[in-house]
Amino acid sequence: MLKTLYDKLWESHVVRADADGTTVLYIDRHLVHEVTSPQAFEGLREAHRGLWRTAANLAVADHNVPTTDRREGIADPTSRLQVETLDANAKSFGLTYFNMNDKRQGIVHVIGPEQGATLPGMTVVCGDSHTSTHGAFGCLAHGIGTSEVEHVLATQTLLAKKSKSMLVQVDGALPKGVTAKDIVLAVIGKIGTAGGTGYAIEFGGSTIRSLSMEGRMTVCNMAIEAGARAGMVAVDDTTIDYVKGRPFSPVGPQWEQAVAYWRTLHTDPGAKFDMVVRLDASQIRPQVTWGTSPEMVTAIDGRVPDPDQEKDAVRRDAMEKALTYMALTPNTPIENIRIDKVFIGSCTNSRIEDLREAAHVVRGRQRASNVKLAMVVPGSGLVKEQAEREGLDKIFKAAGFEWREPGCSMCLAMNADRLEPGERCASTSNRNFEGRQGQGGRTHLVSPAMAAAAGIAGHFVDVRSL
Ligand SMILES: CC(C)[C@H](C(=O)O)[C@@H](O)C(=O)O
Ligand code: SF4
Repeated sequence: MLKTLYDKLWESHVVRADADGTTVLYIDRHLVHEVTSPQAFEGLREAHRGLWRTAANLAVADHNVPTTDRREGIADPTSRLQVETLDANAKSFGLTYFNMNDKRQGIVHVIGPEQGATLPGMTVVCGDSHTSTHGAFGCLAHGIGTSEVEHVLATQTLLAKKSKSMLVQVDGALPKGVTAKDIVLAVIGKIGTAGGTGYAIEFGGSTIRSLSMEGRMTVCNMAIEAGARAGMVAVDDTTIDYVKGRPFSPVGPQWEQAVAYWRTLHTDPGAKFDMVVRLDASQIRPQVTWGTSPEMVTAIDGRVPDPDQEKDAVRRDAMEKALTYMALTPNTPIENIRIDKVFIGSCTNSRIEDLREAAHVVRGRQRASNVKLAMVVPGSGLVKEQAEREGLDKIFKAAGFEWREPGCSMCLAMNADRLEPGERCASTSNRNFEGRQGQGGRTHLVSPAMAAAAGIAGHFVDVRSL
């Protein structure tokens, strides 16, 4: 029988399946962060249970860590408690842990792949919705809740039901200045934030094949914003080249064996999906969200939509509400929207390629005077180090951009980095709902190049014209 990549990943991890489809799935890798793990460890302690397979876990503090000088520790008591609790749990349960001052620390979805802890063919889970990122490696990867975190810690398995399968096929050459972020925003603009509900999405087609691993991770990262639980990309040479030589990657004869298996991790030609969506890459332009959901998106040469033109009453109400919150007037050209802050970072866009793209735009230019703060937050200590080796930090600083320590930062404002009420931000993150980057803050999701360009111009600008 012809199989999709999703079928192959699923079937190879079934421990037991009941008639109603409820399945016990084996989990190969469990990533842990400070926000969703405390009650899980507490539950284990109360039940006097240990970890089923300690080496399958990798923990890191990312959401609550400061992005400024860490020598003083964490000032905010809530954040400090969260991180100290993970410090203590990692120690008492014996997990591999990158603490706040470890050079390998960073956003969980950046460090997993970077360390080779995420490998093709794995099931990867984490108490975090953006675990879909890891599907870029030909993995079955998705977020789980805190009670499931406890279940995985204790049993190395998860109760799950198989989703339907969707192929998002993107073909053609990407125009200059158009990136993986624009692809995924365009996909969400097309199918909506509920378009992927109930599906596991495989991204395929010549455009996806030509993306780097960084680009593929950006696309899979936002599969969850399209409503899908998981996103994935088939394994090819790009995947294998990326994982080779990473600290957790296999070596010697095991590497050869692994590669031979990984090469089978693609959808068989002719296998059927429950749904197929096609996009022509040559038609995608740099994207900017204008509303409070990632599907409220248009191209840089577009305008803020007019709710009066919307026939569907529910959609019209949502648009009106979003435009009020965003303080935007219908029909305003996107290029006329002025911004107060720039955030380049998050598990969507904080990898080396993202920083290179942003640095390329700001090189030799200056932050606009109306932009109060433009911050660059590398996804990990190792990304930061690499960027510094390439002199990217100097380019950013010379342009008036701040160069910070790694973490989630202003993606969700659990640390000190946030928008003040009414501030408007060009952000490379993945969520733009009300208050996401700080109470009353207004978020526009864009690619790293577009965020950098907005920081220079003071308003959104077509990066293709620079
Ligand atoms: C804190 C965590 C549970 C959350 C998630 O699951 O996605 C966060 O990472 C986010 O992006 O909102
Ligand atoms: S960077 Fe943002 S989206 Fe990613 S895990 Fe952190 S808070 Fe969630």
